[in-house]
Amino acid sequence: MSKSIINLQSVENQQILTITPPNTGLFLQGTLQIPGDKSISHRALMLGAIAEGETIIEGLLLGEDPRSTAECFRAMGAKISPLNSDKVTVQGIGLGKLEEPQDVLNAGNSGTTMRLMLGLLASHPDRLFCVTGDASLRSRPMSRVIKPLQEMSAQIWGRKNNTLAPLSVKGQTLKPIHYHSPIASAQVKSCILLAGLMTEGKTTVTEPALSRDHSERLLQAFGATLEIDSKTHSVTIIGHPKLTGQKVIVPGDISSAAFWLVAASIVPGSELLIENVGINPTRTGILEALEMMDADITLENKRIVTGEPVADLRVKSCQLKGCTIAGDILPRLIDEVPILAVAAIFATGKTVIKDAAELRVKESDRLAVMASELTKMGANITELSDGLEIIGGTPLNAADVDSYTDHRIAMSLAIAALNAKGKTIINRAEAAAISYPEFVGTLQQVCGDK
Ligand SMILES: O=C(O)C1=C[C@@H](OP(=O)(O)O)[C@@H](O)[C@H](O)C1
Ligand SMILES: C=C(OP(=O)(O)O)C(=O)O
Repeated sequence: MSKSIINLQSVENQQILTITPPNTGLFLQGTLQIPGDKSISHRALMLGAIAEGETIIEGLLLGEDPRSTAECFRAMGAKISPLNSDKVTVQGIGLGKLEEPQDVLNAGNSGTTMRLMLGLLASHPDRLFCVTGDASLRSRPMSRVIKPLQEMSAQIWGRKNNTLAPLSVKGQTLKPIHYHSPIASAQVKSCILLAGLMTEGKTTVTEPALSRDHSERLLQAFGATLEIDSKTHSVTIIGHPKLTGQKVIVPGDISSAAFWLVAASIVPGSELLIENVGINPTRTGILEALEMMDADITLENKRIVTGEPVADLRVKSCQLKGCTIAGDILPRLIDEVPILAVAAIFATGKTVIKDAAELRVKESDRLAVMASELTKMGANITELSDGLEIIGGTPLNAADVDSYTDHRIAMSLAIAALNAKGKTIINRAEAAAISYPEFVGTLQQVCGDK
């Protein structure tokens, strides 16, 4: 009887994922679907909640993070159908009509939920909101959104001198600003644009480089008027639009596809077809980086689905080569840095990832954690103050590693384990469900281990 390659074991509230590639070698093959885009899922739920009429969302990500968003907006009066099928309906309550919740709003592990929601809460006069999250989220910086909101006259209090959740927000009538953000962050940009919805006049955000533009696309689809200056990376929203419920079809998340793009590239003899992947240019840094590394990826069946470009991605294994990833590409592949580090281990030569200090304030310090866990597996990886340096070509050995409760770390380590000798143990693998509940099932499918 052949031994299984992938095993998932529950111990108390934690899951331990073990991966043991067979001595005879392993290859990945097949056609697969990936879950809905997390960023678009959050935004569709939020805009659906504050629009008038019904919003129908197809392909919604049924991960833990969008569940946190849905729970928060239900607590403020929106009627959202159960998140148990990928078609979800939202009965909007109308702009400015979020109700004061009876209890603390819990954003769970989701930075996007907390930061975007703050823009809406701060601009709802005469209500008090308390917002918290899990231990990871309570350690992530909130001043990046609190400061601009305070410039708009928002009243927000938080721990550590108004920088950390739990937060209290006393909703106010806000005044419009032009905010020059020091970081290229879609969460900062979107928070301010959402605050601008309820603010008389023009609210503008300028960012140093372009971050993902899903908010801009969906706000316009729901009826808001935006002025976009792509030369200066500035977006202006005009206050008090009429937002109307829409049908939103959410494409597959390229950040989830990234695990398979790298897995099939580095495991010899592999070929995968990943269907229905969102290829919004503000998200395709991963494709550009893998192209620089000589990956064999083709885009098939390109199309537009509710205002977002989509394609099927075919990827075949090949020898990758090292490269430098730095500058304006970073915001366009920010969540893919952990899996790119795995790709670099199997590339020839040196890969340098720079300008990625933001990784230190994600669900974990992703630079420190990837360096420590991949070092345990024998990788030649050095942590830089704002990135990673990886010398490829060192064979990996199995090790006992930890996700640090970070979904992207759990999944990146699982892909590294496919090319490691022996049995890799990934602790706290349940984190994957934040953005990719079906990850282990799909891993078994493409490895022929089901
Ligand atoms: O706006 C969004 O949906 C997101 C923006 C990014 O964060 P930053 O805005 O902090 O860069 C990204 O890391 C996160 O996974 C989702
Ligand atoms: C950083 C992430 O998400 P968030 O900021 O919403 O927690 C992520 O999904 O990698």
